[in-house]
Amino acid sequence: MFYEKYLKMREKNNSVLIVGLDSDTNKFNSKFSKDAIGIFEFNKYIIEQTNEYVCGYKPNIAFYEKHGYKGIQALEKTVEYIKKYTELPIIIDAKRGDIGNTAAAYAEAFFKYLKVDSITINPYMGMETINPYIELENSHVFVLGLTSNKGAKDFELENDLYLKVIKNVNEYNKKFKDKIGIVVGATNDEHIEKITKNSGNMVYLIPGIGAQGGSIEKLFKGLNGYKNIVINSSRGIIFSEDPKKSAKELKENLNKARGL
Ligand SMILES: O=c1ccn([C@@H]2O[C@H](COP(=O)(O)O)[C@@H](O)[C@H]2O)c(=O)[nH]1
Repeated sequence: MFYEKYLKMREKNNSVLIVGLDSDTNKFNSKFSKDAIGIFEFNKYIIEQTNEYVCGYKPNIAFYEKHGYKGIQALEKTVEYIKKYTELPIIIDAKRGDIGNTAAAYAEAFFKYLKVDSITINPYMGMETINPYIELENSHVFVLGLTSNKGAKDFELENDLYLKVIKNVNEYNKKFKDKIGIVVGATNDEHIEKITKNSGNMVYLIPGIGAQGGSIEKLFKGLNGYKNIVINSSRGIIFSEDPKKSAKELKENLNKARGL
């Protein structure tokens, strides 16, 4: 179960950092081939360098699907590797969202075949599209709440739509016992305090720190002591000169902000 695994690894590694395996071959240096084989070798290197500083990994499926079936094989091998050598939870950033039977097929792909711990989903088509995921055993989803991109203002912020989503999802989470979390963009820090008042104890998956310019200080001001968080950084770590040093530094900066 994602929630238990997350709590365990947050404690064990004393970290709320999650590294995004957005393994874009265009950004690889000459040590790694720009194909599916290179993706797995790159991920292995990043996992070896960073696993003691994180509470999980988040591969974004786009960077694997882009390479066709071989890319998916690289994702499978990455998932196997993380599971074999660590106890860290794996969230696939897939942003799925569809009617019941289609959602059920996606759910099987991620939780029965790939056997990951959580995936991201898009709630635009309504609450019933969430059911096929959370009805499965050992499943968990992060529902897009208030995203980190500029476009969040187009629909999500309009009439506080994001809050409506978060309130509904929180009711579901109570019924489905911690199988749901929400995505909350660090770049939208001015709305975070309001979110904490409507989200129960759901885990927040927080992207937007690092490459997207979100501020750790403003984020934690908004969080105002809220503890169930995982903070993602992808490009800022995996494509830095020294991923181990970057992960360690970010973990320590986040811990300072957590008051540890
Ligand atoms: O609101 C959202 C939801 C998801 N993402 C994803 O998170 C990472 C961010 O990568 P960085 O390199 O740290 O910017 C990426 O996979 C996005 O698709 C997001 O940024 N915002």
